[in-house]
Amino acid sequence: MKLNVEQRKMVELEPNGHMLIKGVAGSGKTTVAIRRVSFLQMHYCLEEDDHILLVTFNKTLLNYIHYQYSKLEDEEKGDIENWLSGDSDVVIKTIDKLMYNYFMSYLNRHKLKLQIADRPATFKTIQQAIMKLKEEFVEIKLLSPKYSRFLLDEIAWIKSCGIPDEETYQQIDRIGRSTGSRNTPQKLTKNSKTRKAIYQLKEQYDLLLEKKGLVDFKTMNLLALQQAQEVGKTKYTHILIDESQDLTKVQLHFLKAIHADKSYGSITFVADNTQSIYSHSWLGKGRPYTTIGYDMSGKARVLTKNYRTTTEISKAAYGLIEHDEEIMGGNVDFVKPSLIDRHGHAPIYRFFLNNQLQLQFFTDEINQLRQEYRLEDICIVAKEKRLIEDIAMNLEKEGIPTEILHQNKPDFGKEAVNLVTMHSIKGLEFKVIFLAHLDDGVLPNIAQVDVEDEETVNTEERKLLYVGMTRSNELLYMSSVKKPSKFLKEIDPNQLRFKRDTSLRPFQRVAISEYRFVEQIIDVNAKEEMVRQWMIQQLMNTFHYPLDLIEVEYEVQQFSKYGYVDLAVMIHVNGGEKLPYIFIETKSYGSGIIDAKEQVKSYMNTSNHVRYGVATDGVDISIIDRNGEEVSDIPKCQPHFLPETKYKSNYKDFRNLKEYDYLQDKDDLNSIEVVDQSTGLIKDMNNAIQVPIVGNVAAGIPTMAVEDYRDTLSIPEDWLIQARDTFALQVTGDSMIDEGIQPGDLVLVHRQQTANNGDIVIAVIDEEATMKKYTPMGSTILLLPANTNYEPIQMNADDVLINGKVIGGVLNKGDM
Ligand SMILES: Nc1ncnc2c1ncn2[C@@H]1O[C@H](COP(=O)(O)OP(=O)(O)OP(=O)(O)O)[C@@H](O)[C@H]1O
Repeated sequence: MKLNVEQRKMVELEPNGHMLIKGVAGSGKTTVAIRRVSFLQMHYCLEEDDHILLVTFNKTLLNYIHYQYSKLEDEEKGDIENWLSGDSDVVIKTIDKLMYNYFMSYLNRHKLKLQIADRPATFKTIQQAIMKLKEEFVEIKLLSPKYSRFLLDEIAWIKSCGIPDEETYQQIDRIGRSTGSRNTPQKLTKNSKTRKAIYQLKEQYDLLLEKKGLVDFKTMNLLALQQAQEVGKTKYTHILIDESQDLTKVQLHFLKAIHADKSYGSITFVADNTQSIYSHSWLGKGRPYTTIGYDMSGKARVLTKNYRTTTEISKAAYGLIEHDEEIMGGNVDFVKPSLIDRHGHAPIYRFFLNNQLQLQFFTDEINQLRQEYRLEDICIVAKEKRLIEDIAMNLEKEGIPTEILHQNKPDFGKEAVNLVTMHSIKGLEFKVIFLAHLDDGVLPNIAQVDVEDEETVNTEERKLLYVGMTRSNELLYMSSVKKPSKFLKEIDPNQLRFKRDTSLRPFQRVAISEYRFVEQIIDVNAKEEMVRQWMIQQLMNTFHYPLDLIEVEYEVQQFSKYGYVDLAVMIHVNGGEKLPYIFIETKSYGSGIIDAKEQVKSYMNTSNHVRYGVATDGVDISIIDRNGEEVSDIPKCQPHFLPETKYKSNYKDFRNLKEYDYLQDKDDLNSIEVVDQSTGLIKDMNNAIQVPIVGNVAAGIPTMAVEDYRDTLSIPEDWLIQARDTFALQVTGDSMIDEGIQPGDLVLVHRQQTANNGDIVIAVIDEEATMKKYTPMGSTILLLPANTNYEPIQMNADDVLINGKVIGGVLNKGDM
């Protein structure tokens, strides 16, 4: 893989304090960071104590980096191999692991024995703390065990931001807690008794934990920071922070504290705020770098090309971002993506009425995909762990091996379908991604709304879906069960497909005001009408059938009974007769298609013309051909399905013996299209000549100057010898029918007095013109008809006047 110019520049930039690499998903930020580690190691580790640190946010990503680079070609590996194996001055760690080590040193230094509290212990302790403070803050309703989750989260936030005292907490802008919506207990107004109560609760809770020999995770972070600030153990000359938008303020300060301040040292932030999915993150919320002590003016570099996903997937994913007010409102540093010209299948969206159907879909689809992809190229992603565990269990039952990518050493290379949560897939990529359970209630998760402001939850969860979508290299499936996530509505349905290898878009409700054929529909409010109207819209917009070719309640006769097909697509056969081509049976949404399939088959049997049958309930679809075989798509409308708007004749060029289709628009006979019959190529008509139609063959061509003829024939210039001397005559007799020249045809005649053997000529005998083949025989001339009913005419050469040579003819003009 060759880095692009921008990427290479970033890799090889002379280190100069701090810098920011920002870019869209898949633009190579992590790739650049890894290569930059090698560059810095080679050129800017000058002293014994120079070390480089590459920090990642989660462990899956860390292991993924190892896996990706184990796959590199030998010459690409270079020294990356060395530092990945831990055998150098480069340390590559997750932020948690790194801080945990400092926390342990802190405990040693202070001879303390503290353990990290698990979730049940934190809940129990917060409830005890609430009880202790309740009397002091009777009027604060928030101080109740039922808001434990909310309170714990607020305390965690206070610690994540490193807020040192109550006074600071009273003053601080609380992003994400501004509106106090639906289930949020109340607004956390500045300088309020509520904030006072919360802060005191935090102190009480920490005290109680300490008494139990415990600290929570965020206190562990604070102690690690303290250790880093107080004891200058190992310092890193260069620090590169991947996904830095997800780090808390305390984590960022910690990294600052372990950064060695050397003239050739550097700290590189790698970030994409559109992928900020943690509510306690600091920079991801749009806060400036100056809040952590870095001025980024002139220090930011941007990567805009998404190398990972196809244009089709990228476009659908950006649709989500465009609905994010926080990002679009300019509060968040957003990089506008540019698309690379790599195309593939549009994302597929499926809706399922129950979980079982979704599981069945995964099994069927993966079994199909197995023919093209290795199982390890496929990854199923869902918001929650329990959901991926359920899917994994089911796939195993169906004989498909799975690997849940846990934080602990996931095995990326195993011949198995990967499963991972949405948060953990950050930074990873797979050829095929299934985003499962994009359900209302799961994404966004309503339960979370009581700890966060609703808009904050929305924006975070929308980004989560964005992150998930941008993980796919080639194929992206999205599915929901029972009720779709509201975010799916933000994706333009034209960017999605109903299933693989089809142009059909997923079901969408059509507004009743846009219903078609209302005068023929008995009940516009009937449930099944929704599906029929969606199908009509699809036939018109996606498959390009004009409304004229669509019929509802198409009557068919089955023995003595009549049946009515919900939808029939008609086509004009050979431009003429209108016959049914596709029959469609629509059922009410989600009601199943078994009956509809049978029905459509039996209707198809009533007509020899129908080629395709479709049965759909908007959730499932079956498309069959005449033989009852399933096909993947509805055929698109073809030009020859439409009524004929042109007269079609044959043009025979007698000089070159070539034949052409000669098409005249019925409304404008001089609007001509000419197609070479041997090559199928359309002839350029830019230099067409208007040849006058001067009369009929019996009259011959006038010897006088010809002017102002009303009717003309458009003829390409290169078919003529000389435009000035060319005329068209209508054929009157049938003496040349064996040459394909019929009465009524038009022949093109070049005015000349001589002819060669075999030429078809207009010869004048006794002032009457006739069209024959010219054959000179000594002093006589034989004029040969091309019709066995007529005798050749033998004349003295002197008695025959050649009027002109037939150079071509517009033949079989039919009903002109
Ligand atoms: N110049 C390039 N040419 C071809 N492929 C590239 C190039 N740069 C990066 N890629 C590929 O694009 C994909 C995304 O790269 P990478 O994971 O580094 O992006 P990222 O910006 O860190 O993405 P994200 O923020 O979404 O995790 C990888 O498969 C990588 O190999």
